Amino acid sequence: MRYLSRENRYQDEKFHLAKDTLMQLINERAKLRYCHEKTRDEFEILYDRTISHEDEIKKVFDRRQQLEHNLKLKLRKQQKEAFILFRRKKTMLKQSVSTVKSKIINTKLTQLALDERECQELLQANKLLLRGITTVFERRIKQQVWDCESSMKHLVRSNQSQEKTFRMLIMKQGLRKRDMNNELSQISAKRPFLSSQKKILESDYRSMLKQKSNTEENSKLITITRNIQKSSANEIKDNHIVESSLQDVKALSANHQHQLQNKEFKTIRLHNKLQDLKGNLRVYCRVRPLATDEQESIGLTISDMEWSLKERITVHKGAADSNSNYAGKSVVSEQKKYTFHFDKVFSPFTTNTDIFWEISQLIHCSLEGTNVTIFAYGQTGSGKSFTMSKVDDGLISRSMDLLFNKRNKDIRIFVQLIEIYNDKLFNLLEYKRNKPYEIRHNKTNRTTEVLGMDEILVDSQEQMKKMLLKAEENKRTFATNMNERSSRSHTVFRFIFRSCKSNCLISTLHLIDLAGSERISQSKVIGDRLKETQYINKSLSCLNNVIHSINQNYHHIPYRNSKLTYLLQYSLEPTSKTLMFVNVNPNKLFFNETLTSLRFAEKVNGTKVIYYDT
Ligand SMILES: Nc1ncnc2c1ncn2[C@@H]1O[C@H](COP(=O)(O)OP(=O)(O)OP(=O)(O)O)[C@@H](O)[C@H]1O
Repeated sequence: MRYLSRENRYQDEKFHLAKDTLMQLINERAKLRYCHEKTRDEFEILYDRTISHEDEIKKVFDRRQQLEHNLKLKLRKQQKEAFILFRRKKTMLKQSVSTVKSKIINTKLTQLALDERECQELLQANKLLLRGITTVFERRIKQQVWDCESSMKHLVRSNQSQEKTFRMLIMKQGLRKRDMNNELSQISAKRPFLSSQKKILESDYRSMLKQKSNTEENSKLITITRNIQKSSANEIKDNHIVESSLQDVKALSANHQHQLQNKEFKTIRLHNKLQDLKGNLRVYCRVRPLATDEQESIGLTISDMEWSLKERITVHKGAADSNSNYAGKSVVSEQKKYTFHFDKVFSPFTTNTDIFWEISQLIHCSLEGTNVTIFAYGQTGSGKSFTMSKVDDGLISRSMDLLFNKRNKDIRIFVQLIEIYNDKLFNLLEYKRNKPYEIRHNKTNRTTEVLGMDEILVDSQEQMKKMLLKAEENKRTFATNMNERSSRSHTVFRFIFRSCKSNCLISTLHLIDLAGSERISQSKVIGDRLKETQYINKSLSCLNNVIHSINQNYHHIPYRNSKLTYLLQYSLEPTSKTLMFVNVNPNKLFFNETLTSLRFAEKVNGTKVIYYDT
């Protein structure tokens, strides 16, 4: 029983436990159902909301489409309007362009008409100027011709008797030659006839030979032909005589030519004597023409000096007078005039050929054993390189041609092309420029040597031209305010003439293109260019001092102060000949520089060279 009651209790407990869990489960189920219902409500609300949103989206989409459509319509309308506007503006522009064009054409036409009138006036003025210049030139030429004639008269008189005999001889020879020519022409006219006859007779002779045995007459004919043959042989002999006499005439004319050449040499010697009388240091002045972009010229007057071998140049700052410029008339001006005297003054119309004609005798002298130096001095841009180094007709290239054409075959020509840059010597024929050279003088022989620099033997003009071009390439030039291609160094073309047999020195010819002097304030150079300019100005002032010291008969001449003067030391001696070109720029802007150059040049012109054993 006990066991049953225990079992019942146990079953009760179990029942109660199950009942509790069941209750819990029912509660949970109720909770879940509540949750389910709640979520279902929420879902329905959400669903309704989504549907309403979708409707809204649809509406918005429809509105957007509507808007897009409207915008497209608007755009098309605006495009149409813009196109119409564009077309209207285009036609308007076209109209305005054509009116502007016609306006421009009209103004240009009026400008052209004005220009034409100006040109005509200029032409007229130029014609007048030209006429004035030609008359003055004609007068000068006439004067020069008259001078030449009077100086030549003496020569002519002394040669007249000789000329007469020569003329007589030439006349006789001419007559003889004419007679002989006549004879020769007659004989040569007869010659074909005779030779044809000879041929005929020969053929006859051959045919007669066949008949010889038959007829006596044939033998007679043969003798006749023989006689004819003999006479033709005699005529041929005569021909030979005429030819030999013609050769005599030729020899005689060659002799006359030789005599003429001797006379030419005599004239050259006389010219040299005349030049010697003028002094061994001569100064020529050359005025370059005004460039097209340069506006105002200084006043210039060039004239001969009566009773003197010198010529005169007068300059003043006033504007150029179109009627009197270069023409030898005085320029009416309030401003001060400066007059300088030189051995020769070349006007802007002078060409390099005219100038070379004047100096060619000096080049001859150098070939005959005199040391000659020709240099160009002047302000930057005044035409020194144009005068000296112009490739086709500069004095250097012309001199080279003359040296090669006129040199004696016993003379060998050596060349050194030296550049003096910042007071140092360089070889223009060497590409590397890092090696400056030194100068050595031989006091006994009074010769100058550039130590270590090769003397190059030249034996053709082509070789020389190539060297010149190379030097031109290696030369230091830069564009400055004053000159597009300004030389920044002095260039010395040194020709050394030696004898072929003994190799001993005959003479030296220096052709020098000096660098131009310039005012630093005007050229406004800086840096390296400034340094170069300072060196250039210093060496030119050294040259100035040397000339001044010679002029004043000072015992000490400061040759050593610059490489340029040291190199030229023996070129300023009495046994040498020196020619200086002072180049002048007629631009009014550089009037003061022009005056300085002319003053220096006149000082040189007055220099009497006295020999000192330094
Ligand atoms: N006689 C002349 N006829 C025509 N043009 C000339 C004459 N002389 C010089 N010129 C011109 O003037 C300019 C300057 O000349 P050039 O270079 O010879 O001067 P420069 O004195 O050697 O100057 P720098 O000392 O600066 O080297 C060049 O354009 C040259 O062609």
